[in-house]
Order: sequence, then C-alpha cells, then structure tokens
Amino acid sequence: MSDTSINLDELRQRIDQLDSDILNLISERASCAQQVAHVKLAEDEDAVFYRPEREAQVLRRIMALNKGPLDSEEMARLFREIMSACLALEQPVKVAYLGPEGTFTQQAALKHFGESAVSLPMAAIDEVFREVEAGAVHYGVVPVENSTEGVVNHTLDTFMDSSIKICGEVVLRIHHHLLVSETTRRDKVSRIYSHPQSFAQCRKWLDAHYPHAERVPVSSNAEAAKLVKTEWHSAAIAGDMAAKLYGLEHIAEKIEDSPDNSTRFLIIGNQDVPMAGEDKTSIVVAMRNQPGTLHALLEPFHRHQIDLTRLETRPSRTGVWNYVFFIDFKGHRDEPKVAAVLEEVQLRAADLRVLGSYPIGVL
Ligand SMILES: C=C(O[C@@H]1C=C(C(=O)O)C=C[C@H]1O)C(=O)O
Repeated sequence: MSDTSINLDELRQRIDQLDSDILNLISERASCAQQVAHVKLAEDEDAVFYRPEREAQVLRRIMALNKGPLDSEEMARLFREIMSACLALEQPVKVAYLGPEGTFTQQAALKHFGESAVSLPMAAIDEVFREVEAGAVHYGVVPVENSTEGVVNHTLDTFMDSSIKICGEVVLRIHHHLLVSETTRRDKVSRIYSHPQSFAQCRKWLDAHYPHAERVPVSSNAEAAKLVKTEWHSAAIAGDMAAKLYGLEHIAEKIEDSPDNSTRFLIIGNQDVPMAGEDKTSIVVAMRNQPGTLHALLEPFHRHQIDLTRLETRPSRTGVWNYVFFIDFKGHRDEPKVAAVLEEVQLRAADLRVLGSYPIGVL
C-alpha cells in the first residue's frame, strides 16, 4: 500500500514536470508561428496565413516520428489542435460548411481545421461556394462522396458553374445512432426522422428493428435531431455532434449497415496549393460524344502510370457536350508527368479545368 503511494507521488511529480516542459514548448512553438505570420505579412499584406501543404507535412512528419504508446492518428490529432490554436493567435480560419450546426460536415470542418477555427453553417451547398467566392470566409467544406451511397451530385454540379478551387480533402468515418429525447416513449417510436442518405446507409438495420416506423426524410441529420426534441413518439438518426447539441439519448449506436461507412469532404477556397509530397489532383473534362471517347481520355493516365482514384460521369448542363467527367488522381499538377498528362488530355478534350491539386487527407 505505502509502496504504491510512493510510486504514485513520484509519478505525479514526474507528470507535473513533463507538463511544465510541454507548456513551455507549446508556447515557444506558438511564438515561432507568430513570427512566421509576421514574415508572411512583410512579404504580402494580403497573405493567407493558413498553408494546407505545410500543415499536411507537419502532421505526416509527426506520424512518422511517433514511437507510441499513443497511436499515430491520436498524436496527429493532438498536433492538429496545437497548430489550430497557434494559427488562431494571428488569424482564426473562417470556414463555411453545409449546415445546420451539428452536421457531419461541421464535424469534418473541425477535424480538418481544428477546434480553434470559426465555423459558419450555410443552408445549401451553393451558399458555401458563394461565401468562399465572395471572400466572406477563407474556406468552405462540402460533402462529395460516401462509401455506401456514392457521389453527392449537387457538389459536383456546383463546380461546373464556379471558379472555386479544391484546397484539400478530409475523410470522416460516419457513425449513425438512433436518438430520442428524454420525454420520448422508447417503446412507442412510430416515426423516424433523418436525411435520405442516412436512411439509405441504415436501411437493413431499420428493416430489422423498426419495420413499421414511418421514415420521414428531412434536410439534414441535425434537423432530424432538433425535431425529436418536441415529439414523444419520434426518433432521429444522426451523429454524435447532433446528439450532443440537442441533448439526445442513444437507443442504439452505430446502426450503419456497413462498418467502414465513411464520407469524403472537400475543402474549397481561392488558393492554388503548392506540392506537399503526397498530393491528389481533381479535374473536370468535357468530351465530345464520339466512339472511343473514354479510352482517349484515360489512355494518357495509363501510359504515364498515374493512379486514378475516382471517375464520375455527369450529364453536361450546357447541352453542347454530352459528357462531363470528374477525375481524381494521385500527383500534383506541378509534377512533370502530371503536367504532361494534363497537356495531352487538354488536346483531346473539348474543355478541361483543373479544380485543384491538394494534399491527400492526413487525418
Ligand atoms: C506557421 C505557419 O503557418 C501556419 C501554422 C502552421 C503551424 O502551426 O505549424 C503551419 C502552417 C500554417 O497553416 C507556417 O506556414 O509555417
């Protein structure tokens, strides 16, 4: 008993000493980041302090150096918050996201920029684009594809009418819960609210557990969570943020049908991002409707051994070209082999626009 208490005291003294060291080191790091901001300002009075490629490099380096016992993702998450706080000293990043508050898109925004970012909910995807275009915020966050449900067409379509750039990506594991308020009669749930995508992602579970409950689609999971606050016979399917925001209780957790259900979000902005080392490029290409079109488009990627990560076809909205392809691939537009492919595709296409080269999501 006494042995353990001596050890405990010693260990706590050691922890106190380490905490003081960590505190001093974080403060020193924050001063360095402040100096970086002054250097940037001296070079350009409209300087953007946030640097996506540098942040990706910092996080990747930390993950590579980490020897445990904390796992590398956990360690990167801590450094994510340190960077976010350092940056906020000079200028908190302002981020518009597809709202309302409590959506997975807000969770994605905070995962990417850290909790010191100022996040502003928008009512629709095109409003997020407009806020960024107008310079009212630094960046926007919009969902683009889900591993179960596929592409968010509205986001892709909005790119066709916009000059906005992709500056980053973030992937979020999506866990859905069945939530009720404290006044809900749990045995009398006859109505369930959620976003159509979430219903689709939990369909088998709902068929097995609530085959007779009415499924009411609403504009977001957070909206669903808000509605059940006042209805004693209703439940909502939503994530942790919405549950916390509206003080709801869990009837069942992680009810998504696919265990690795995840959604990819894009960070949009007005900035061309330099190479980080592990990058992706997104392009949109319009092709004429001729035999062999798809082969002509993809052949240069194959020849230069560039890894395609996504290919989506959307109907063209101008009616002039029949196909519009959204293509994501590994590499940065400043790399010679990527530049060569882009040049070749340009010659074969009716129109080509590079939406952006950006660091592959780290966290
Ligand atoms: C300090 C810098 O500015 C910002 C803060 C960073 C940090 O705290 O490490 C990294 C990139 C920028 O978002 C920098 O560009 O190095």
